[in-house]
Amino acid sequence: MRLVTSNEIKMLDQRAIKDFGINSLILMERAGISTIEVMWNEFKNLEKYSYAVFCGPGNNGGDGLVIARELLNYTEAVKVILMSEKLTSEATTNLNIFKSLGGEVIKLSDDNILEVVDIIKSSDIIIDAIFGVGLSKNVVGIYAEIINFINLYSNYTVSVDIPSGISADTGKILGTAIRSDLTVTFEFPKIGHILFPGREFSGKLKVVKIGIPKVLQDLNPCDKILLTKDYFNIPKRFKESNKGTYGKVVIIGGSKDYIGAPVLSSIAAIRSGAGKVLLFSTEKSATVALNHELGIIPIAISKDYFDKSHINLILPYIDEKTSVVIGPGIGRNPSTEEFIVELLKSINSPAVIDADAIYLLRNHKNILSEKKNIIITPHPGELSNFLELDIDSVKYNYKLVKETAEKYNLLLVLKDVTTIISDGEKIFFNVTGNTSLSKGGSGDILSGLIGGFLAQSSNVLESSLAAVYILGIASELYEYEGYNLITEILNNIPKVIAEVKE
Ligand SMILES: NC(=O)C1=CN([C@@H]2O[C@H](COP(=O)(O)OP(=O)(O)OC[C@H]3O[C@@H](n4cnc5c(N)ncnc54)[C@H](O)[C@@H]3O)[C@@H](O)[C@H]2O)[C@@H](O)CC1
Ligand SMILES: Nc1ncnc2c1ncn2[C@@H]1O[C@H](COP(=O)(O)OP(=O)(O)O)[C@@H](O)[C@H]1O
Ligand SMILES: [K+]
Repeated sequence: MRLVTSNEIKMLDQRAIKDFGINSLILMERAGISTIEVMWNEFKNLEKYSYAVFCGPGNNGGDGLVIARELLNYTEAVKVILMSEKLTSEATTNLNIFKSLGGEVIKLSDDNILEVVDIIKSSDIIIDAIFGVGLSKNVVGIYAEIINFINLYSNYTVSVDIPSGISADTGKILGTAIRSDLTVTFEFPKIGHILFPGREFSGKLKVVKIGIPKVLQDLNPCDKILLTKDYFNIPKRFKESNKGTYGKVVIIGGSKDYIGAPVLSSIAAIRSGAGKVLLFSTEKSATVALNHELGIIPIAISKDYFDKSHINLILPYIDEKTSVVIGPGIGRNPSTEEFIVELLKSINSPAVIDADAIYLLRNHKNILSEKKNIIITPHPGELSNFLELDIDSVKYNYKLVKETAEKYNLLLVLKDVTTIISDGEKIFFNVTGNTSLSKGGSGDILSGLIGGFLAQSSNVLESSLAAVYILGIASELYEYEGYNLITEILNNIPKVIAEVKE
């Protein structure tokens, strides 16, 4: 599903109005009525509850007034709290209708704020129509006070379009923001619903159509996408086939201190359906690998770290079709930097660069740029180090992910709770997964899974999308969130693949 920024949705709204004469009152009507429909589906008997509808100065407030008017058809227990003297003309029209129906309007001021707090406490449902995608600066003053009181005392909060105070473009809190139970957004989810903290503040998210013509949507270039299984294919299985049909993965990792990481990657590669998995690692890792899965072919180095002398050992096993995963547990020994640089220069195969291999390549970005089919899979700390930027300017920075992918000719996977993936053209946002992945080893599984799909398809984008999405669902299948062994997530992968293939 497409994701939009505030400018993109405003442009679509404006063109619907200007190019097709769809009056903005019509859009507002649909926004309000669709919100009521979602509420009806959630709560059923809307007549049973009392409501306080907080309306801000823009068209988000106008949506709130449509909602308030429609609620009068269920109950008289509806109060509108007007937060601004100034309203848009569409909001004024709807305010007048509400008033003419006998609706109760309270104008918020410094003098009646305590009365309004009592209304918040005594209402069953608060409708947050304070700010939508038009929020342009930090929320301060009486707006901030009311938002904080709603967060303190509301029994249940429904946000119209986006929780007020959340930036639609970044998901960040502008001063303060509403913590919603339910958010009803129009036409497309906004970036702010998908990135934290906005993702959490939105509560349950529902997307409804309000009639933006499809021709307009198609005209608009769409580069931001919420990842679903529609965006990738799992490599096929053929009746008449053998291990050669499903490709070869070469995993290079492990060092004195990290034994398990490359083993997890290797097992994940086998779980992805790959035909053959070779593991180049230390002797300890090789032994551990065989203790866990006899199908892995380990080739051990006799040292604690990789160095240049190992290149000739590995090269004969790699051709242009081999999928190479470099980095899980490889460590930061200076000799390893030279090894990775030389190895990359000598091969033409698709490669996944993970963990400390990303660190060691930070001064060799030109090598990555010159190669085709390179995937790097940093978490925010690793990307911050790679780009020499502080972590706050890297985290959830989807523009930076796209720019970096384009600049260095990479497929970049920025791992986080919302993972961001870009090939330099499109930006995918993944929201599968939970805290069962917040433990050592999940990143290693991811790189092995990507490598495994890559061996079967050589499509860097689809392999990465599939792996990120599937690993997330595999964590969600675990019954006791967070108390899993990391190997239990590995064991869930086949079930998820089967479900995704359906
Ligand atoms: N015709 C349209 O464009 C449609 C708009 N719709 C609704 O309208 C919303 C967008 O409406 P608007 O563009 O009017 O914007 P908003 O209603 O989101 O808010 C903008 C208003 O808030 C003020 N403002 C912004 N930041 C502020 C701050 N920190 N403190 C105090 N005041 C602040 C602005 O000056 C402006 O008056 C959408 O989110 C959606 O809910 C829907 O009705 C669908 C159609
Ligand atoms: N709370 C969470 N929700 C969703 N995904 C998560 C969560 N915590 C971690 N992950 C995922 O787990 C993986 C962790 O990778 P990484 O930090 O490299 O782990 P490791 O150090 O174990 O290799 C990433 O794919 C990340 O997106
Ligand atoms: K809102």
